[in-house]
Amino acid sequence: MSIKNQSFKVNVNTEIGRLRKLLIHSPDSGLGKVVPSKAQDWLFEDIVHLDTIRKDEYDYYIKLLMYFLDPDKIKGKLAEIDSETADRNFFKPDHKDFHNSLAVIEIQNLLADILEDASIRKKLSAAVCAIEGCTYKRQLQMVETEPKELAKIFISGTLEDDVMIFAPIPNLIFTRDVGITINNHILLNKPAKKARSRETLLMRYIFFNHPIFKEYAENILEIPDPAQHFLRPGEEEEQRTTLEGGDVMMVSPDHVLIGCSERTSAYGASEAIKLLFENNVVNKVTVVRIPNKRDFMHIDTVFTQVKRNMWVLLSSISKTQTANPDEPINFLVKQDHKEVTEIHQFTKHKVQEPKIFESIEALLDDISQNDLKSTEPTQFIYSGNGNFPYDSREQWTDSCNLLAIKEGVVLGYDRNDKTVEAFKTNGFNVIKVKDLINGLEDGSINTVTITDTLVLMPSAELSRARGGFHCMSLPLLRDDL
Ligand SMILES: NC(=O)NCCC[C@H](N)C(=O)O
Repeated sequence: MSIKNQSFKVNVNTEIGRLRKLLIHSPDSGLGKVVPSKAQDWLFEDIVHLDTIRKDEYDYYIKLLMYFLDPDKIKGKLAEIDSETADRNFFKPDHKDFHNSLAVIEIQNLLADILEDASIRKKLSAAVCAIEGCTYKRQLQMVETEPKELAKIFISGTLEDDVMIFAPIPNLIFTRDVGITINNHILLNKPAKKARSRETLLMRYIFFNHPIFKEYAENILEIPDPAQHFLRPGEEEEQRTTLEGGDVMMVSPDHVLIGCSERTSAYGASEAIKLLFENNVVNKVTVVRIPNKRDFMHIDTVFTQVKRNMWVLLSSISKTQTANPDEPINFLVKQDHKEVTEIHQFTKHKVQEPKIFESIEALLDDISQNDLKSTEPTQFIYSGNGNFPYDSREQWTDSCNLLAIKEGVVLGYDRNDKTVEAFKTNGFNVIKVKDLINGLEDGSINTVTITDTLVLMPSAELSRARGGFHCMSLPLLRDDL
């Protein structure tokens, strides 16, 4: 079964409203092809063990999403889904027993659906072959390939007989980065890294051609290169117009945050602001410039939202945490502006007078209190409980990159011990995903009543790919808060 003639609602207006639909991509065989010499070019920090990342890690994510977003597919069937005879078929996008959920939506299957149209197969084969430098003969073979198989080839770079014809796109598991839902619009990314450009191409075809997005064709926003782009000197990242989804956060119905980071340039942020204002998508955009380094990559690697009055963040991006002013070194070495956090808030009718926030906490507090009308004081949970060196160690393994499945129920990696302690100190329950799933199956835990919970997800392999569950989700529909 494929998702062909459906159309549905797309709307996300906060980071924490109950999640109803999202795009995901399960680890495909391309992840098992990352080699050490290419790992860094392909933006992985290490090679991963495919079987473990699937069976012992990502499958739990799918099961948990299913209980919350599409329970009929899983409740009462867990033993059967997990049985040896089922052979994980529920989790394999190309298998007839695949879950095929319309709430937990697999990108590979959307791609297979659009490839049934011969003209799309032709255009996309030509485009992929152009960016990957394939031969013309290979291009003609692709056009003749069966759609499900072709979707796998486009993603994994591998033919049916396990022969590689181009590089995989292992980062497609981080669906957040390819596009972002902002109210009822979808903003497509413009990736900074070459390793992610095929993802963008495939997603552009899906958003513009798949029937589920048919009613939103006018609401899909693409960032153009301004005319000056072609005249700017050099090819440095800063001079380019780039934007990746991990740098965009829909924090309240009228307010979007955009990070300026290793991946999103100031030009990218500026073009995105113009698009959002011109199309009346929101009236307020805040640009958060974070230090430009690999560890930080996107703003969602240094902070995410947990509840309307609670955020998890890395203390070193806070201006209030600057070095001791009595230190002689402060007079001897001046901080590069690229190394500090800067916050400018633009409103539609006053772009020329941005409001400045002195610290990330001041901005997040303003969102909690003024945008989201929290009646409780704003709470901050710091990575590694704010203590060196655990703060940076745990940020590196995505302690700040949490996905809220509903307000106050967040998914994070099980390896960030000090951050987990900080959640407990702030009154949160902490539960391993296996225990939560068993509780949801036997009815002792309920998705409606569960509150203030950090769900610990197994992470030994996933964390080597350099992203957490916020990165591994592209929400399409959330309830209003
Ligand atoms: N939003 C995110 O921070 N996504 C994580 C992306 C990780 C991926 N390996 C990358 O470097 O692009």
